[in-house]
Amino acid sequence: MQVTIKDVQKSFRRGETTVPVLRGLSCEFPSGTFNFVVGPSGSGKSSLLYLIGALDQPTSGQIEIDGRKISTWSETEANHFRANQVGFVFQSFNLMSNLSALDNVLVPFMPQGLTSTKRKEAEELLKLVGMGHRLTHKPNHLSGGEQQRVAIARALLKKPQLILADEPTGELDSQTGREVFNYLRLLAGQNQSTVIVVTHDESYMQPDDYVHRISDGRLIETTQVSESGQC
Ligand SMILES: Nc1ncnc2c1ncn2[C@@H]1O[C@H](COP(=O)(O)OP(=O)(O)OP(=O)(O)O)[C@@H](O)[C@H]1O
Repeated sequence: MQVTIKDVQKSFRRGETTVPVLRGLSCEFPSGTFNFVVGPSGSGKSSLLYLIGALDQPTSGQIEIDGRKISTWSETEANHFRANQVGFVFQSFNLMSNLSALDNVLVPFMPQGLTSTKRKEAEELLKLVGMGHRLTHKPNHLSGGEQQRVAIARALLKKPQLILADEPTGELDSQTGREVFNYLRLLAGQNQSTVIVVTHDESYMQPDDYVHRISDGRLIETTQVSESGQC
């Protein structure tokens, strides 16, 4: 899934004033690539992710998914996109405390009724992220890294063509963070998903990843990580 951002502006109202956050940002996320969005705090990274996920709308400019403008979608199309094509992985894992790890992964599929195939797939995904021995544990009996792995499995069960991750390792130590990224890459690779990660930590980057630097709501540069790990 290809994501194209064209001259996007986004402002928020704060009391009487309008605060510009994205100021004419243009950017390209090619299909099947692993992308990082980096930049100073407050530069608009999370706001950009919300717009790409059709969770919010730009003040002006266009966001295109596979060449189709989000702004022209009906509410039904936007809902379908969010529910079936995007996997959201955010810093707060948003797990339901009264449900087991397995049921948390299955939550997005509960409205349409669970099939035994889906249950099996959810189990397989949890095994793949090293959580096969924790299927029946509730979130408060899991570590932060384990909870994030459940959140990744939940996001990936629908085999999303697009994965949006906002500081997915923000609350994890570096070793656990590395494992979380390994699983994210493994699962994204299986579906050839386009991945867009907002992070402050550049140590998770690998050769061929794209790095988009934004500052003051604009794209400063896009680079590709070289074999030696340099941007
Ligand atoms: N819903 C909102 N209403 C008002 N202001 C908002 C809203 N969402 C974001 N902002 C403001 O927009 C600016 C950019 O926020 P954003 O979270 O996109 O930045 P960021 O680059 O992700 O920052 P950080 O790295 O600290 O998470 C901030 O000043 C924030 O307060």
